[in-house]
Amino acid sequence: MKFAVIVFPGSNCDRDMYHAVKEVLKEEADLVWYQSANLEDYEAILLPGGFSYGDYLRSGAVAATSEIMQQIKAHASKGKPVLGVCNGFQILLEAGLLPGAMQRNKNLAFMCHQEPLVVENNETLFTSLYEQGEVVQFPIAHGEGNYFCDEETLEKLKANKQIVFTYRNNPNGSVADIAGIRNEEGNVLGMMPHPERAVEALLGSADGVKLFQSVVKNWRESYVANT
Ligand SMILES: NC(=O)CC[C@H](N)C(=O)O
Repeated sequence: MKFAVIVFPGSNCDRDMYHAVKEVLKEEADLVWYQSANLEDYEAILLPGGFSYGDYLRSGAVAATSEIMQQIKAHASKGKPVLGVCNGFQILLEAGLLPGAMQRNKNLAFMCHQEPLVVENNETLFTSLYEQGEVVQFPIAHGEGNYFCDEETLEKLKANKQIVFTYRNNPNGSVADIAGIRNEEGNVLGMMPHPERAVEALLGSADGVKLFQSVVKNWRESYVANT
């Protein structure tokens, strides 16, 4: 399976994402500079964390206007997997690929620590190897992780089971403790916690491996089914 890790000016978790896929999962991965990309040959697109364009205006707001987003939207419209982590999630929100928006953390401080999360939906291509309700430990590292959406959107997210991860001890004020959501079609996931930084016990948690393995499992099953 071939993953594209998109690199924007200011991305800083691209190498963690690359390491998780290439060195831990032993799958194909490329670091793809945002200006020089043809994404057609990739099965999955990963938008890493960081401070794209220095978080000017709002985190992810400028990167969301990049030309490459047209290719990412086309990739998503074909039902292919797109994972946005932290700044990547903010870019997906700003680009309209996921509903809602990010506000400053309620304590107005940058937070960087391990956080317990609850797997709210294990029926997605990103979470099929987790148990429903499983508690996992992923690190968070953000200043604008306070997810917001209006009441109508929240009801839709709940009804469609689009809430994939919640915080067990909400650190930033996110509505309904939301830590990660998927799109209605189920192939785009955005989350603030960093699964790519939880792929080796030495780093404090290996709970993130199953997320990437779930993506590969889904691809293998659908690829084999379609050949
Ligand atoms: N680790 C990250 O991706 C940080 C995202 C963004 N720069 C924020 O501080 O909220």
